[in-house]
Amino acid sequence: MKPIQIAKRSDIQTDQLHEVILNEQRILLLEHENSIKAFQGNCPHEGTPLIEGHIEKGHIVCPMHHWKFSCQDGKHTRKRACLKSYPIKIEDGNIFIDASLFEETPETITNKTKTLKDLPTPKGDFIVGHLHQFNVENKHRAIEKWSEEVGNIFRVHFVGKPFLVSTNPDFNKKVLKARPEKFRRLSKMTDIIEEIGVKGVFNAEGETWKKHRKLTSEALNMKNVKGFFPIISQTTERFLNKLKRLEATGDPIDIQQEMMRYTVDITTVIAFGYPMNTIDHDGDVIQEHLEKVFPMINERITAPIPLWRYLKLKKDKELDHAVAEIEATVNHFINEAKGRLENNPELKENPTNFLEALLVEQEKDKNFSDHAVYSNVFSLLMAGEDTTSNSVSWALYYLGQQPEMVKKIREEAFEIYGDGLFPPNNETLGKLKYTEAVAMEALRLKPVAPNMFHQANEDIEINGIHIEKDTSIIFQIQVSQTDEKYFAHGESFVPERWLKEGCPFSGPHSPDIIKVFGAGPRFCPGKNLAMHEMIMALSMICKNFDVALAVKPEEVREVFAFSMYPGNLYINLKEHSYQDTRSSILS
Ligand code: HEM
Ligand code: FES
Repeated sequence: MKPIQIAKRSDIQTDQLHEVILNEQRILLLEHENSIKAFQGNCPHEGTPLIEGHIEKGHIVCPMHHWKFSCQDGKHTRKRACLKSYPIKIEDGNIFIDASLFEETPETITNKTKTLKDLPTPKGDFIVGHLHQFNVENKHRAIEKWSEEVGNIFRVHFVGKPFLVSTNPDFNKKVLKARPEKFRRLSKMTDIIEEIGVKGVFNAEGETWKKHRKLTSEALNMKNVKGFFPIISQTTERFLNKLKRLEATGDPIDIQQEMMRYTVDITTVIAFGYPMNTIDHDGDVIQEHLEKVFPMINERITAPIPLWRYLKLKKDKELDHAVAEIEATVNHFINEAKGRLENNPELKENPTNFLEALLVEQEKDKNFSDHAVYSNVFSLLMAGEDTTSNSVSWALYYLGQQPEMVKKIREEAFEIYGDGLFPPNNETLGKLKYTEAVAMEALRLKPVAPNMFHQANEDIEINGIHIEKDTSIIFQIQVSQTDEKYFAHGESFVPERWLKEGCPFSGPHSPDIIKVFGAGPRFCPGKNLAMHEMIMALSMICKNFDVALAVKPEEVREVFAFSMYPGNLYINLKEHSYQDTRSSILS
């Protein structure tokens, strides 16, 4: 244990916050009633860094929302404080803090720069390194295990190829925010996606990415997402009818598959203006092709040798076939949309879907190829489908074990939109705070994109680690999102922690740690849409049905296939009588 000096006592004035930066971390010092305290953290409410708080009656008050840390009884207080408090000691007029309390070791705090080679490494095989432990379906949990063994920033190698691995939220945030200049997505990953014929917003870099990103973000901005409500509503109604039909069979429901149909139907309307209606059609639907893509990308990312380039196995041929089918479908819609724009030039002023917007852009910018149009539509379909459906499925995994939570969602639905079968408009969606809290809690515990793959564009130092150009980086976000240090009872599903009132915990709550949608300039542009879909689906399902797991909880497993889904999740639905809810609310 090594104390490090952080300030001179004379620098601190009574009842004023004094800021010191230590190893790029902000520490706030406060002298109050003759004792000095050191704090660190973000506002628990919005994750706003606490920089300009002031003191009011002995409490630190957040400038944004007047949050009174450590106050237990004021009107705006909650029981918990998000700030970590550090013991300090004062000697000879200098203030010292215990270095071991920081995530980094005392060595890094004292600014000794490390290189990749200096980082600890978990036990591995001399030749293959850590590859055999990096099981295709369990990559995120392998990282968790290594992290428990050697700490939150370390190195591994896969048959000689080194990777820097981090579960450290501060490090991860800095990498995410330093894109696109300092870091890019891992080139091996972007090449693998390009190899299947796609170069769109997710795997483009530099200027090309900027152009694609602008179009994608505009297509998915809040104003447009609100405009998508009729699409979401019609799809929700068809989905409800489908669930009723499935319920009537009495068979357990493969809810992850059904949710995928829901999100595909919504995303295809947004992407190219046509409802694929996979909800009502079985058989050779686009969803079956889409779902072949992610698992194969996942497999290929860490394959030591690109075997598929020399010898196509059955699974490689299936992938080629799936991609060809998706391409044919998307190209069909591209041709249709081109025809529409030609016949109705006024559409060019107000394109009605993402594809039309891309084609309008193409007319303005001759460098914007047909291939770029196709790639971006493909990327949107891929990015918008699995992620959202898996997140809702995970929420249902928890709800299927907690009937009282289903009841709470139903009661909230009743209160906010009465007899309706599902939320009738955007405003209503915004009021379903408990349902939103359930969605957030599922995203926290089961982030469907738990691993992110990056690469340094240039030599750079982060948190005392010198990262050389081209260093490959993997980080895992599930470890910190479930860590007791950031979330009280971090492993438990407690939606109430997201509500202003009713949180049972007095421990930490740090929303800023949540990176399920990424962060920085490449932050998921589909977040608003995803949240709308999640709240809509969860509210509709719980309003109309009782939900119960049809398998034991431990039989449901996390399967990482680029996105992480609940394997073997089956649920039973039982249609709920409205009369029951009404009388239970009235009683
Ligand atoms: C719960 C659902 C979703 C989750 C958890 C999720 C998560 C993510 C994550 C982690 C990234 C990488 C972010 C980064 O690198 O910082 C991402 C990127 C992206 N997402 Fe989402 N996503 C979801 C839904 C959607 C939807 C519905 C759409 C669109 C229909 C979408 C479109 C995209 C696109 C286009 C990118 C690439 C952005 C870029 O590289 O600039 N996502 N998403
Ligand atoms: S930003 Fe301080 S309480 Fe919300």
